[in-house]
Amino acid sequence: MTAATTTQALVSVEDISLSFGSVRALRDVSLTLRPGEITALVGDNGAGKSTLVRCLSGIHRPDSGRIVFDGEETKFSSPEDARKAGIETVHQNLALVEDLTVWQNLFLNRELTNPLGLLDRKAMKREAQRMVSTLAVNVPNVTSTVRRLSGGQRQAVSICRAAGFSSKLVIMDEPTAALGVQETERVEQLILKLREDGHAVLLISHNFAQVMRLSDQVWVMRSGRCVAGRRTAETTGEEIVALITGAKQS
Ligand SMILES: Nc1ncnc2c1ncn2[C@@H]1O[C@H](COP(=O)(O)OP(=O)(O)OP(=O)(O)O)[C@@H](O)[C@H]1O
Repeated sequence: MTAATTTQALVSVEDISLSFGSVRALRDVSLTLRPGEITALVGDNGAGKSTLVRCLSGIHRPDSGRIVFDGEETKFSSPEDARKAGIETVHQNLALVEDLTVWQNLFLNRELTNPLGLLDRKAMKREAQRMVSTLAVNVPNVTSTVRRLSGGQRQAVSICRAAGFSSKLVIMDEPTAALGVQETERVEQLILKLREDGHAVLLISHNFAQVMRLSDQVWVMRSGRCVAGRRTAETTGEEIVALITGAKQS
């Protein structure tokens, strides 16, 4: 089981296991993620993908094994800890506040204050504009409320939020599942931009064409195990499907 290159890993998951009562959601899972690469995580429903992501993002602690992030073993006890270390997650159910503006959402829970301790709205708006321009995000104005944005624009804001604030790993759980063709294309461009900017991206997707189009490596999960890893250029959609179902052993 390999998906090797010479670039040093940003994340090494080493033999982690996690059970919920009698359900063994993760069994001795090991994999690596590299900076400047898009890694796809694939597997059938219930294979353990979300549980693994929740371990990376500080929601769950594995029962055994360890996760090394940026050279240090993680001891996250909350998503806030993971975020501080540089791990951001873009959730499937777009975690934005509808009634707030784009800039308020970008700075939610990390508001900038001036030397007097007051909210520095000007600085936040300016910085939000910079973040949006850097990623070439297609939103009309950072002062628009999120309620007025399309699904694709909302996802773009979520990605922008995750890419900012010096994050090193951006985890995306089905980022285009709810989007139309054109919006999907735009969001895929953003994901490629994250790679270009040196982020490690972990992409959970049931869309094999998307996985083959975007990823540099693919890890396959089945029944709580990570059963195979492949460089995307050296595999096919058919092989990945066979590994997912178990028709092919790694
Ligand atoms: N909090 C929990 N409590 C109990 N069981 C859980 C919990 N979270 C996940 N599980 C179980 O762990 C297993 C792995 O689930 P997980 O959600 O990680 O799979 P998945 O690969 O993300 O699936 P999907 O593609 O459907 O999202 C499943 O059997 C699931 O029912």
